[in-house]
Amino acid sequence: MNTISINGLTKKFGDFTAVDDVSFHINRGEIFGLLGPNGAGKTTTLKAITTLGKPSSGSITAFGIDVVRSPKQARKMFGYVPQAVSADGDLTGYENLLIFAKLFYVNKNERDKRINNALEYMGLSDRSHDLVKHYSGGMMRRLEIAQALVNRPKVLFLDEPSIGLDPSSKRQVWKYIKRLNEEFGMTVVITTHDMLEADELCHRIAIMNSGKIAVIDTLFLLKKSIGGDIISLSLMESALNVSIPDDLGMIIGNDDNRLLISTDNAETAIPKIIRHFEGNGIVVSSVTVNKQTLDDVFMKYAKSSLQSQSSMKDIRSVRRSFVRRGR
Ligand SMILES: Nc1ncnc2c1ncn2[C@@H]1O[C@H](COP(=O)(O)OP(=O)(O)OP(=O)(O)O)[C@@H](O)[C@H]1O
Repeated sequence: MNTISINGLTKKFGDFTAVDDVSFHINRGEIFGLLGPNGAGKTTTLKAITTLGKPSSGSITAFGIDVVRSPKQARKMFGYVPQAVSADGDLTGYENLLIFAKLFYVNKNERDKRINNALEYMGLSDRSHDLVKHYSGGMMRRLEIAQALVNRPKVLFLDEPSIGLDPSSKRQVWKYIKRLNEEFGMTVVITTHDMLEADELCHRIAIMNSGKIAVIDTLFLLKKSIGGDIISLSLMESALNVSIPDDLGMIIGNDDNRLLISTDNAETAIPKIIRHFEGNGIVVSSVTVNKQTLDDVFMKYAKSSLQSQSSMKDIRSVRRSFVRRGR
């Protein structure tokens, strides 16, 4: 079932069209990723959906509510974690959440319970009365997610959830995001430049480019769309005249005793292919696999140098965090 439907969304800044007639939907209970190079229109799209930016045209509905016409009602269902650090370093974790609880008009009698639940859920209870400027980057990110949870949102939006974090803090943040989705069935929408993050978290992704959606699908089908996995086999005899059943894949090259097979899923195909050759008295001496990655998908659809953009953004984000934390 659709949680959010976006139809013909367009956002112009003066003469410039940042988001150009975009239509897609987000399913209930999925983790949906918006990917794309810098300036593709991801944040602008996210801001329009979360009522933080008014569309120039188009419609957005969430659980049947018109987001553009009834932003207050829509906001009650959403939690939003922005890209830049938003927590106040000179307040404690608890105090930061209290501000959010007040902003979201959480009933006075409910506030303490909701704040403590959110802090506990994000693994921050034991540091809740420490000043946030003493938190690590990963803790700060988890606090910001906790802030968004005070609202008990149906949909959680995260703009680049793990940017600037070290690999182990990233994995921790991912673990909490997955738990929210799996334990509460919370719908999660993220924007990211991190292909590993998208691969790890997302059920479906949309790749944006120049304000348009270049492609949208499940990770599995997107990887399949660019050609699937390639299995390379070395045989103990000539590979020139061998064949395999169609359901195991397609032979795309043979060279003396080396065979190249294209298949949807190498992990499940390899044992069957080996059994097939063994059954025909052909010995397989080695197997290597070249799996299609989300990077390959991104490069095909976004046609952009991901590496350089992502490192530039990391530098910007770390600099922002330092300024914000006053170190
Ligand atoms: N308030 C604004 N005024 C003018 N132009 C804007 C404004 N906000 C965004 N833009 C432009 O709209 C385009 C899309 O920006 P947006 O931030 O949505 O891209 P993005 O895909 O989120 O990029 P990034 O990955 O760098 O965050 C960019 O060219 C940006 O410069």
